[in-house]
Amino acid sequence: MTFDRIGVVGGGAWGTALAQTLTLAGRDVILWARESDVVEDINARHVNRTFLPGIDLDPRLKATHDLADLGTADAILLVAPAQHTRTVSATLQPVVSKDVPVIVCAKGVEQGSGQLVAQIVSETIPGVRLAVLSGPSFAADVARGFPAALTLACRNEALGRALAEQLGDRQLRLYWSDDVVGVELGGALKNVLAIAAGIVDGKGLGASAHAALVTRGFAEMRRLGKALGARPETMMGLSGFGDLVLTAGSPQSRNMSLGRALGQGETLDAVLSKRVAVTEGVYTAAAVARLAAEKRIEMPITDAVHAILEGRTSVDNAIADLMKRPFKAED
Ligand SMILES: NC(=O)c1ccc[n+]([C@@H]2O[C@H](COP(=O)([O-])OP(=O)(O)OC[C@H]3O[C@@H](n4cnc5c(N)ncnc54)[C@H](O)[C@@H]3O)[C@@H](O)[C@H]2O)c1
Ligand SMILES: O=P(O)(O)OC[C@H](O)CO
Repeated sequence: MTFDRIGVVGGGAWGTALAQTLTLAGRDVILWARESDVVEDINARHVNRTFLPGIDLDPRLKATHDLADLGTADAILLVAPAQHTRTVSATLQPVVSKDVPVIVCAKGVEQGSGQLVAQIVSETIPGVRLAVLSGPSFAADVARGFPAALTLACRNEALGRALAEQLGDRQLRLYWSDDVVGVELGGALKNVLAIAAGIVDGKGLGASAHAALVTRGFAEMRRLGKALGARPETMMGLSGFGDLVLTAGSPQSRNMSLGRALGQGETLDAVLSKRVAVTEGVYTAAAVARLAAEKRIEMPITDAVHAILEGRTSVDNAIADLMKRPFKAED
């Protein structure tokens, strides 16, 4: 198994950063972008001013508007946002030959179905060889060549190991795992909790409240993970705890910064109207709150974020409601 030619589906910040890293590592990379101006920007000017401004891209990186151009790839990275994965993946299906692995890089839960992205892809591309790449990684950091460590999960351990060894390099250290659900779930859930952490920050509630929020948020991640079959050590690893620490701890996160703005009194519509970037936690919150209710898993912070985003409660009331819950044994 060799993965020399890589197709990347999605010309947002993360797709572009991964494409850049793989190009610099010597891979032959072709990136599909939905927006023709992004394709032109990458091919003619070697930048992606829309989604990854301020970063020079390697001139060897080529972009296309035609998914069929990815037909000769040895592996495909799927980096469309979670709510658009079903459509993009269905369009990709005729292009993916049966041995070519598809590596899911998005982090989210689909609102309509409550499914994680890998589940959507296995439905839309039957028989696909699936892997998931997730962990603490801001696109701009990775595109600049700063060190990062992620987890690549695949049920076929030999394939997962081969992908990790060949797609990783000295800037991007990849660990492998066979816990696909666990790796995906951590990346999806932490986005919702990062919104909560941002709210705490925006309200100026202090570092103690922030630490309490992140710790109890992590308890929610572990609880839902257990119910869905994720391994506890996966939730403790890069794609779970690691990504929660990064995303809830830095306003560089779109989710954290959205929460911060809400905490400072901005409305959701006002925040979203100012950005082109996707804020996955906004959409995942509803899906996770519903899933938790169905499975009777207690996720009060996630529920509070969902209620705030839907306008069913105010930030102040949500905080008061969380704090007046009955005392209980720590779990
Ligand atoms: N940016 C990061 O630092 C980062 C890091 C790790 C993972 N991710 C994940 O990668 C995924 C993609 O995020 P991103 O940061 O690359 O995106 P982005 O916010 O930079 O850009 C938005 C993306 O959404 C796409 N898009 C918008 N409307 C669409 C539609 N109708 N159909 C299909 N695609 C549409 C755009 O083409 C663009 O690729 C998300 O799930 C995100 O959580 C992002
Ligand atoms: O900017 P965010 O909040 O979408 O987070 C980006 C990555 O998922 C961090 O690992």
